[in-house]
Order: sequence, then C-alpha cells, then structure tokens
Amino acid sequence: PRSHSYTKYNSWDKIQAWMSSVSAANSDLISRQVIGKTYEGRPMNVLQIGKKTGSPKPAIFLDCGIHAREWISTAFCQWFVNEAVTTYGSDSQMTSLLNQMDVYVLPVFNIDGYDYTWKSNRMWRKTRSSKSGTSCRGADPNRNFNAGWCTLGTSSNPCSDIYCGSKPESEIEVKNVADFIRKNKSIIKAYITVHSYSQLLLFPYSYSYQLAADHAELMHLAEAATSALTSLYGTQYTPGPGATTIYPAAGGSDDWAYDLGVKYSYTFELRDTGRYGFLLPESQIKPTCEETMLAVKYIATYVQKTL
Ligand SMILES: NCCCCC[C@@H](C[SeH])C(=O)O
Ligand SMILES: [Zn+2]
Ligand SMILES: [Zn+2]
Repeated sequence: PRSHSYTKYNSWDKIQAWMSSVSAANSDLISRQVIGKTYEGRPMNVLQIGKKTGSPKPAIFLDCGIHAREWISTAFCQWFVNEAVTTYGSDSQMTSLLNQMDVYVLPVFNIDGYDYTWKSNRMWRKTRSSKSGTSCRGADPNRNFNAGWCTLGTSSNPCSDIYCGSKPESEIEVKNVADFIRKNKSIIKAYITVHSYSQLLLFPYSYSYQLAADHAELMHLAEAATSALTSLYGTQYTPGPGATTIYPAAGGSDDWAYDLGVKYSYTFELRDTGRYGFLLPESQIKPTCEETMLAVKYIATYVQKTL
C-alpha cells in the first residue's frame, strides 16, 4: 500500500491497508481473521501464517503493540510477517517451521491506543475505554488479564498508567485475545508478546516471586535465545522471570497464558535501555528487528522440536 515501509513507523491506516495487501499477495501462506473489535470499533485482525494443510497445526501466538507508545514492537510484527513470507522456501528454519506449525500474528493489539499516540499523545500506554465516574481513560491491558489480577505492581486508580481495569478482561481488546487463545489452547504451544524498552527476555511469573514450575527450562531457552540475538550486533539482553528481572506486575498476558497451559510464554522488551526509550529512531528499526528475529526463530524452532 501507499508508502507503507518496514523500516518506518506506520500509522494505523497504513498498517490496516498493509494487512489486506500482504495477505492478498501471499494467500498460500496467510489467512486473515477478525477476532473482535476494539473499544472504538476498529477490527482486530489476526494473521495466520503457515503452509495451508486443511487442518489446524500446532501454533505460536505472537502479539505486538499491546502498549500504544511502544512503536518498535508494532514495527517488529510487521517485520516478522514480511520475513516469514519472503524467506519461506529459502530459509530452512522458516520453511520447516511454517510447514509444521502456524504462527498467529496480532500486529497491533491496542489499536485505539496506537492511533491515539499518532494523533494526540505519543506517550499514551493504555486502552482508550471510558468509564463512568472518572474523566481518565483506559486501563493497562498488560494488567487486565486474569492472572493475579490487580495485585502486585498494579493500581486500582483509573488515572494510573498501570490501572488494572474494573475487572479481569474488562478491556474488550484483552477479552478478544483471551477468548481466541482459550478457544485455541489445544493447539497453541507458545505465546510471545512484544514490548519496549529495556532489552529483556522475560517469562513467568511477574504476579508472584514464586518460580514457575518450568523455570529451569524457560530460563535455559531464554538464555539461548538472547545469545542468538546478541550474536548479530552485540546488543545485550537480560533473560529472567519478570518479577525479579524487571518488576512485579500482575495481570500480564504472559502469566495468564502460562497458567492456561501455554508453557513457552515470553515477554520481549526490545531496544533500547533508555537513551531514546519509546522514541527509538527509525534508523534502529532494521537492526532491532533483525536481531529480534534470531531470538524469536530460536524459540519457535525449539518449540517445534518438542512436537
Ligand atoms: N507480564 C509482565 C511482564 C513484565 C512487565 C512487562 C512490561 C512491559 Se512495558 C509492563 O507491562 O510493564
Ligand atoms: Zn509494554
Ligand atoms: Zn516496557
């Protein structure tokens, strides 16, 4: 579509047009489905990427843009889709992966918030829902999942950037994603959610200091995946459980997916470590996405081998 670029930040309108064109141009590998609407009525499109075999294949769910201001995250999901369709058939890892598994990609989880960062407030984080009794808008979608809901690292103040919402899944965007994953939980083997910034690869738990039952395996995989990432440009990443590696934070999508039974559940915090923060320059989109592809492909291939 007109002036969409994988090495620029794209507005919601451009991303929406891109989703139509990339799925139409690659109908052998991509099918598109609307999993629901946002609060302001925008369609949440999930792209299912993989060789079409007529029956559901084991899958990985990848979402970006749950937090509106984290634009490098949204750029990564677009990059991932392009890498998948352009290297399928030539890259052995990607070809094998897409022959045996499907990757469900939600390029922009929080569309209303993302659009708001383009038009009003670049630093907006939350959804854009309104609730009676307050003029403050939105809840933090990464505190709104039903996982230790509204406990550690959250606020019940609707004006807070970490407001947990009026109840679990109060945010329609969260409910749409949770419903989709619940419906497909028998085939979804991994959940990857992409954020920025801090250069971390996090896994459960963040709602508790307790180690996950699969802590050792998740830690080893995170160490190997971050090493793969670092091998490209030397970018330093820290792997670890969320509560002690970043901060306690209940109601997160990763903890929720893990407790649902999706063992390989990871949160990426992409570049940088604070120099530009959420305002990462477009010149860093390409290197960030290239190095992140190595980590995501590592995780995906590891999961594939467990099938
Ligand atoms: N499930 C929580 C993972 C750790 C916190 C991740 C960051 C990303 Se901006 C957050 O949601 O505050
Ligand atoms: Zn975030
Ligand atoms: Zn972050």
